[in-house]
Amino acid sequence: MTGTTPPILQADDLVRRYRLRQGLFHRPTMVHAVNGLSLRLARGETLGLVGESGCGKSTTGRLLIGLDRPDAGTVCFGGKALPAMGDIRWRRLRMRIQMVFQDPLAALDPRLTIGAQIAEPLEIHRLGSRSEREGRVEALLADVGLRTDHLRRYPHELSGGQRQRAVLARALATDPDLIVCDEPVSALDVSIQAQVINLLRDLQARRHMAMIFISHDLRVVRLISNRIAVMYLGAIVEEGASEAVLLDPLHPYSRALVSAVPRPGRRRSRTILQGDPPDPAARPGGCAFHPRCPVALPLCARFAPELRPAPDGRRVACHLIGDHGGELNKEA
Ligand SMILES: Nc1ncnc2c1ncn2[C@@H]1O[C@H](COP(=O)(O)OP(=O)(O)OP(=O)(O)O)[C@@H](O)[C@H]1O
Repeated sequence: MTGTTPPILQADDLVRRYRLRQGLFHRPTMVHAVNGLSLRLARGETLGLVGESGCGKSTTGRLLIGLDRPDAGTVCFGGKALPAMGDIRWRRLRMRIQMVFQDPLAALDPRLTIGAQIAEPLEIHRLGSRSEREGRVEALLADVGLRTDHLRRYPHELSGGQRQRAVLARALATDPDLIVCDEPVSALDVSIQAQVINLLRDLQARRHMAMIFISHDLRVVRLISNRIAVMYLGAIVEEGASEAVLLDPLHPYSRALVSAVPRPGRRRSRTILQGDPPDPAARPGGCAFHPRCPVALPLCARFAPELRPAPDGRRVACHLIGDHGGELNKEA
């Protein structure tokens, strides 16, 4: 991201907690789904959001587009605070921000044809005349690699990959500036995943959209992201250019995640994380990762590290990574 261009999306110190009641006779507990998260996204940039299940990726996605409200912190889109959902200004903004979810079948209406569903956002926002809308729907269909005869089909008549292409066409109908994709290919066959990722990358570049790409799969995120943010228990622990984060991760958690990805022809020792998987309802004090960290120091249990500048323009939240390139003990 260039320093001078204002970000299309900016989030500062986002916090989202949920009250969770686990039984009639239990006190409700607080789930800290997002805990002090800040990020910037430039126009035309793709940021991959990765981390284990439950670390707050989807909650972050919903906060960033206004589908959920933070308990604290702010989200600005195009330099202006994101209005509350239901507000007339939010409805207008929805033209410029779209979200694509994991399950295309759930996202599509089983009673409407694919053509009617792609045309829907154009009708809601009254874009173009009837014939212009028809032309636009056909162009969108071609953009996502579907045929004209798909227009008259119903969602159940399409394969999983074709349905996700139809969802994408609908999301692109209003020419959004930002698209948030939450595990968009996780439900698809591996062979289809690569096709849909290539399509997304191509569309994103041609339309110069900004994109947040949420996934637990680093191999998929790598194919599409300019930058990667690694989340642990509701916060970003490392963020930087994709290649830097994936080839030389600095945070001990990123190192463990990256080491778990099998790489053909490359021998790399795998870091096995100790301790229990993270529980957002029982967040440890100090650095949230310290109970599982192979290089934790006594201070890590007492003080939470801030996300600070690190080598290669990265930001890392670890006491062992210094401001001026101090590095983690690689022997660990
Ligand atoms: N509406 C909700 N009510 C209560 N708890 C919630 C709600 N939404 C999310 N959570 C909790 O917040 C935490 C973060 O959830 P979130 O879905 O954002 O994580 P995630 O990283 O996207 O996980 P996954 O990859 O499994 O989807 C989890 O513990 C989840 O159970």
